[in-house]
Amino acid sequence: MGDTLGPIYMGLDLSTQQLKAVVVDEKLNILQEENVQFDNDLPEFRTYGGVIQKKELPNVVQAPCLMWVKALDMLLDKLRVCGVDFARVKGISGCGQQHGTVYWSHGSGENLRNLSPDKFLHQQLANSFATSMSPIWMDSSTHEECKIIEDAIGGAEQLAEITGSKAYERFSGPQISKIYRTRPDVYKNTERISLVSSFVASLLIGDYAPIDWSDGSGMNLLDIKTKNWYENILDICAPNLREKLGETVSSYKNLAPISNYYVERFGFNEDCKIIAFTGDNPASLIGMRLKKNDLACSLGTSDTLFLWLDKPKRLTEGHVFCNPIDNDAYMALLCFKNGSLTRERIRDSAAGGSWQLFNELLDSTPRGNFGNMALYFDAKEIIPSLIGDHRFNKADEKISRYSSKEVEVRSLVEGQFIAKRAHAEDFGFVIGPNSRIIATGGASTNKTVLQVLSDVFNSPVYTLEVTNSAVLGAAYQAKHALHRNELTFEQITNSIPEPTLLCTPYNDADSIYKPMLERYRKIIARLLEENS
Ligand SMILES: O=C(CO)[C@@H](O)[C@H](O)CF
Repeated sequence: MGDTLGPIYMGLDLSTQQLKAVVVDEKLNILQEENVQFDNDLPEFRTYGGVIQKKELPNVVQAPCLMWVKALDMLLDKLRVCGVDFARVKGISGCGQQHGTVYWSHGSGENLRNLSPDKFLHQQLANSFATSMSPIWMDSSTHEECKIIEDAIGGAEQLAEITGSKAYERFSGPQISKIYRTRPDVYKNTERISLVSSFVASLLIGDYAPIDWSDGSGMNLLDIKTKNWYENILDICAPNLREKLGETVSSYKNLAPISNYYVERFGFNEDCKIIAFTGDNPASLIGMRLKKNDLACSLGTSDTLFLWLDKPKRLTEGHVFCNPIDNDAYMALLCFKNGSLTRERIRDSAAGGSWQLFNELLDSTPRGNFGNMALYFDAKEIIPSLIGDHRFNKADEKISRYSSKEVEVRSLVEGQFIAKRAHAEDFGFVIGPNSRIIATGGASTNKTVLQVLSDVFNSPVYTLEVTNSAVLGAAYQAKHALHRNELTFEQITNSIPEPTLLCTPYNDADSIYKPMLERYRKIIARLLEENS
């Protein structure tokens, strides 16, 4: 697509497995995309799926924050090699995996403000972290901290009313509280705490960047109505926490010009503006330009469902976040930890690692899978809080294995989507004649899998031109933030193609899957009882 050589915008996404960049022109057409895959491109950090998890502590999941710094060094060099003219970049925004926290050590602010352009970032920031390992969203080791917070604030419902969620183990507040309680020296040596999103923004502005309202909603610390930290909860988690977090900003706040480090080292224009970074799921909402009757289904390392809310609502499970493009609106989100890595495990065990064979096996079994249904939780799932493989036959008797690979594959895919529909309906998503499911994320390129999604939800499934709506949303946010005074978000993004209809449900879908939804609810209740 012809480039008009006008201003360009950049989006960054620091996700679980990689750091991605996209460059778009004035009309938001994609000009370049690049990424750094942590496992393959930075093997010295010895991550698997971008994380470090030890067998003896399966609930503790972390990532080396210096790996993320080095990934930015590498990504900018890759973009320079593929010909991006950094001098044309008018604005950069970005996003990151939600809930993860970075602990900057004392003096790092000064270090950030004085970066030397003739050295790599990672060389200059190697000693800038009070702990080299950042807890991330896959961690589930803060059960005790969650209980302390909920008990102290008046219960799960009260916490959800204030912060948009009951206490969740992966959320930043419980994680910070765990650091304070179990590693007081680290907390004492911490000058600033960033989210993954504001951490990347800090690297780009050459100072500590504020946390935005949308990603900040995933911390159990922010009052989502006042958009301010909730002092009582800060005090419950750790002392002097407000000063370590800094103040919060709107998700489209123009933070500052890019640090001189990038002007000197990469040739960025000194007027290039850095816009607040946000969470990957809020950025996906931007990238998908979600409409009122849409349900977004992001099929990535985590699978998430999210939708636009005009006002907050109380949820027993799931989350309400501040909206990233409308300060008066909100978004609802459900997160399922066992997403692509679990699909890949069953692909490897049942289809020899081949997606083509996986799809053939899936296609060779009928909707409803002869009554078989299963749940596969490699890591402790968020909703429901269970771990392990749970296979059931048509009589709802638990069995250890299925007789055929075809049944195993379909039971994985149907089970993942039946769980999603059950919990989506529990949080108030109403499937109606105008419902659309907009699929994004790596698995949204697999039409065979999306057909099952369409059947289980009895709704049409649409996909976007590109699978990574988060990094695109970040690029859209960069332009939106700089032009919102003269143009609405819709006007700014109206040149982008509408989502494409990919799958529609079979006529018998609801008659097959509604009974399976009821079975799912009964099975979950039984499993939770057995595991309580
Ligand atoms: O925990 C999550 C959302 O609440 C995940 O979707 C992470 O953001 C994935 F990076």
